[in-house]
Order: sequence, then C-alpha cells, then structure tokens
Amino acid sequence: MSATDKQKLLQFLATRRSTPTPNITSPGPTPEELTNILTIGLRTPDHGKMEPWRLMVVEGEAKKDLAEKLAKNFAIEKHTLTPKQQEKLNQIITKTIVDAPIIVYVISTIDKQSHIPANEQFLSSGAVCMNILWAVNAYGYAANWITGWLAYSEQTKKTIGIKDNEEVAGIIFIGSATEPCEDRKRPDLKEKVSFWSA
Ligand SMILES: Cc1cc2nc3c(=O)[nH]c(=O)nc-3n(C[C@H](O)[C@H](O)[C@H](O)COP(=O)(O)O)c2cc1C
Repeated sequence: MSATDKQKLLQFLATRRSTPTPNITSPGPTPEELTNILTIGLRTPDHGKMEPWRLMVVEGEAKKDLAEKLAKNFAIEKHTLTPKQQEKLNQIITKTIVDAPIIVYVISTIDKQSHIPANEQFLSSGAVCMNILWAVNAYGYAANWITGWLAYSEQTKKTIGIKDNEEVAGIIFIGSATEPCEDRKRPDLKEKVSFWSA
C-alpha cells in the first residue's frame, strides 16, 4: 500500500461515524455492494471457528410487512417503555424502517454446550456489526447499529424468527444520509488508556 493510500485509510478509520436513524434514506447499496458488505461483515474474529452468527436482510416490500407486524407488537408492549423510548420507536417503526433501504439483523447463534464461552460467541457478533459499519461507510453510505425493543421484545423476536439459542446483537440500518451530521464527543485517551507497570 502506498504512503498516500495508508494516509487515506487511516483518515477514514479516524473519522468514520454513524448517522442517526431518522436521517437514513435512499439510495442504499446495490445488490453487489451489499454482497461485499456482508462478506466483509462476516470476515470477523471468531474463537473456535464456530461462526456463531447469522444475518437476516430486510429490504423492499418485506420492510413494509415488518413495519406492520412491529406496529402491532408495539401497540401491545409499548406500556413497558418510557415515553421517550416510545416516541423514538414510533419514529423508527412508522418512518425509518420504510425510509432506510436496507436493514440487516445480526443474530448471535449461541452454542451453550461449546467450550467457547457464550460471551465470546456474542462478542464475535458485535465484531460482525462493527465490520458491517466499516464496509458500509467505506462505500460512502450511512449506517446505524441499534438494539433496544426492536432487538429484545419477546413478541418481536418471534415475529422475525429468532430461535431459543439466538439473540439479536444488532440491527443495522443502511442507506444514505439526508444531511451531513456532526461528529459526537469522542473518548479522551488520557482517561481511557493506562500503561501497566509492575
Ligand atoms: C450494541 C449497541 C446497541 C445500540 N443501540 C442503540 C439504540 O437502540 N438506539 C440508539 O439510539 N443508539 C444505539 N446505539 C448507539 C448507536 O449505534 C450510535 O449511533 C453509535 O454509538 C455512534 O457511534 P459511531 O459514530 O462511532 O458509529 C447502540 C450501539 C451499540 C454498540
């Protein structure tokens, strides 16, 4: 890799950021780009080569079906959420799901009998989510990784076909940003990094 390419790559790594879900709209990746994004997503560290994850893509008409089913579940379960959570979810169910061209569910498939700890299997799914964000952003598209009720509602898990040994690690909304977004406050290395000494 040339020095210029390295600089460009490092600049990308240093500045990549998510886009708020209400600001994600069309266009999204082409089918070929999506295949590359998901391939990069699954090129992920995985203790024991277990591949303890699967991906479910929701796009096109399927998003409308999902939005309708989620709206029904939400009506039943929303009393368990704070007013602020309800407002945010309502926006996602009624608008963002329809606006964002592609939604990817990253599902952790945990083998509890394995000698690889369950939390390591789940961590690998987190790495898949992060890799998908890198790949989406590298193509110049916008994305956001969310969970909350959409990932944890028992009724919704049934709706989308999450099995007993599975958990949703992330729901990645993918598309283009309606407007440039400000970066958020980033961690202070002095607070977060220490150097161990005996
Ligand atoms: C596991 C996980 C779950 C998240 N769930 C939500 C969520 O439900 N709602 C939300 O507004 N943000 C959620 N976030 C935060 C968003 O992804 C946020 O946009 C992100 O932290 C921004 O960081 P970035 O700009 O470095 O990508 C979650 C983040 C992670 C890692």
